[in-house]
Amino acid sequence: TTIVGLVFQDGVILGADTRATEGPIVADKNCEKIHYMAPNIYCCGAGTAADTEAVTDMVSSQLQLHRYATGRESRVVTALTLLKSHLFSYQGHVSAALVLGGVDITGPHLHTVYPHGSTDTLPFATMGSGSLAAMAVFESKFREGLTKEEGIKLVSEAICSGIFNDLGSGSNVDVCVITKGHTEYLRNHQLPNPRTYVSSRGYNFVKGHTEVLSTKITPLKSKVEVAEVDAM
Ligand SMILES: C#CCCCC(=O)N[C@@H](Cc1ccccc1)C(=O)N[C@@H](CC(C)C)B(O)O
Repeated sequence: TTIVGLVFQDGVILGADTRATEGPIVADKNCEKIHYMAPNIYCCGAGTAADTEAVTDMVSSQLQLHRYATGRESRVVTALTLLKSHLFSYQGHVSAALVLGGVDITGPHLHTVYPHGSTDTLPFATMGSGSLAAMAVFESKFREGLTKEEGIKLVSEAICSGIFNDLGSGSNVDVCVITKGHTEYLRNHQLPNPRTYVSSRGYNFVKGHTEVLSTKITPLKSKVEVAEVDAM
């Protein structure tokens, strides 16, 4: 997995590849790794698929109940605290490595959460087996105050770095743009690895595709000629 996040001038942008593996096997070529937590909060997950799915679903439900109780928008720090305390209590046995991002009344927030429950607050972050490939892109190209278009482009480039350089990552690019009052989930924002098909009639090269260097045509033997040869 390659999952990333960055803070840009209007909020937070998250990104993820779409490959799920089982050892050397690609178990899912187009899975979703950016999870809904709240209308203004999303979370990317790397590690054991079942664990990332279960822990984000659980905290998403807890945030919904908390919104009913308070009548207020969820805060990113609330999601962060619920996630880290759960993971810490399981001493790293829940293999969920997360990039949590969102915008609330206190502004934009981006965090990483590790399986053991430690967390970091950062302007840009990467996690998963492709995180080093992605971080190379951020360390060389990130700057504060990126526009939405620049941010989406940089997130896509970082995810593509993982897709093309890490075998644990592949297929497509999912992106999620979170701003104050508006969230855009761009499922399959980029499809850089389309499946190509050989037509059912086999290869069909266009005329002239292969240069003819020389031609040798030997005429068919006439019946008389064949009779003479047989008589020899
Ligand atoms: C679908 C399906 C089966 C998924 C199995 C499954 O969790 N694969 C894991 C790798 C792994 C981990 C622990 C045990 C075995 C295999 C995986 O692909 N993780 C990616 C993220 C998740 C959310 C898709 B990524 O971190 O590479």
